[in-house]
Amino acid sequence: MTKLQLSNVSKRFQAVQALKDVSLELDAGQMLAVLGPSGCGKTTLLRSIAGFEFPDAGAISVDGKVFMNRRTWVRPEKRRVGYVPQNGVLFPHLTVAKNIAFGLSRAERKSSRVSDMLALVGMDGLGERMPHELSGGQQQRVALARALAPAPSLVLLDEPFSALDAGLRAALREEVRTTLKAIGATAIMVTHDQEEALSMADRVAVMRHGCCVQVADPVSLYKYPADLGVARFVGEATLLQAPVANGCIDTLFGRLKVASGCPENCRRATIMLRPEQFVVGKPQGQPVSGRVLKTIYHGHDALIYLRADAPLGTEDIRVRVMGAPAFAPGDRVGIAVSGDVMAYPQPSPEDERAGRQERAA
Ligand SMILES: Nc1ncnc2c1ncn2[C@@H]1O[C@H](COP(=O)(O)OP(=O)(O)OP(=O)(O)O)[C@@H](O)[C@H]1O
Repeated sequence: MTKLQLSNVSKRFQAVQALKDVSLELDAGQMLAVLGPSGCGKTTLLRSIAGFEFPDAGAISVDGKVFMNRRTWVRPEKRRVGYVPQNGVLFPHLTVAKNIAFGLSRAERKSSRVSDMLALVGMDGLGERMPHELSGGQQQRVALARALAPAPSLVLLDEPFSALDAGLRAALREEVRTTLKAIGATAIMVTHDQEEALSMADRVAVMRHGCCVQVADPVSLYKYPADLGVARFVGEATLLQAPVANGCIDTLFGRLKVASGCPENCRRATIMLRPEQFVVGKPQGQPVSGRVLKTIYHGHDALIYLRADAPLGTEDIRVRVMGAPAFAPGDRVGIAVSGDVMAYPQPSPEDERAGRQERAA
């Protein structure tokens, strides 16, 4: 069932077009991550859904109930939307329990709701603490509990983990995801961290200059980005220039098939390869040979930077391998490619000029 529907929502602040014709749909119980660079309109989108911003145009409805359109405007407090602003922000003069009880009716305060919420976010017994007596992660959990306490129909989280260190961030991500799934909440989370978006969400919306440029499940978004900007934003990408003919490109790696949906024929195309698509081994018998420039170890995997001996019409190649890299800088290796590749027509100089003018506007 469609939970949230946005149609052509636009919002301008003086000269800045913060949202431009944003359309989105989200099913009940799903989590949508809104991903994009700073200033692309993520918070404005969330605030528009919560009712803290008044869009200039478009329509927003939840569970089929119109929140806003040309004729209707539902006040924020009537929307039953739980909002966790950036960095949580608790009321500093209230205990944890009173923070959580803040938006509840008198009857709800007398019920077990507050202690249920404390248990839900793993903070049993800490209701009488003051916010300054909590760690950053605990404060975020209380902010989440406060947003969930009135049983909202939709939960909005604005960069909920941005103030936390890497370890706590990873742990809390998992806890929040589990908590939201446990109560079947529909949620939207703003982030500018692609790993966070891909690992937590059922669907990801990528925004750029106020526009929603792609909405997809994490796997499709990573494998089949709508354009080169999205490709580079959601992960490492190696690019080559090559013509596409009959759905294939001929490269030093051999004949590669372009993914479905890409142009079958295109004289000037940019080909995008993910680090997982390269296979590195001994130089013998491989279509392309090269030299290891450097390796970056991430614990669970590693990135190897390679330079091919023959010019490939590309920058240095980045290859992802599981665990520690078996190669060191200076080693000679063979490089092959597996799987379909994405091909994007290169914009003509006129297209690029038009794009620049549109962004400036
Ligand atoms: N109240 C406001 N008045 C004027 N301009 C605003 C206002 N709120 C947002 N903007 C502008 O609208 C654009 C989108 O802002 P928004 O906060 O939605 O971006 P964001 O993607 O959430 O950024 P960040 O990741 O840095 O939080 C920015 O250019 C911002 O400066």
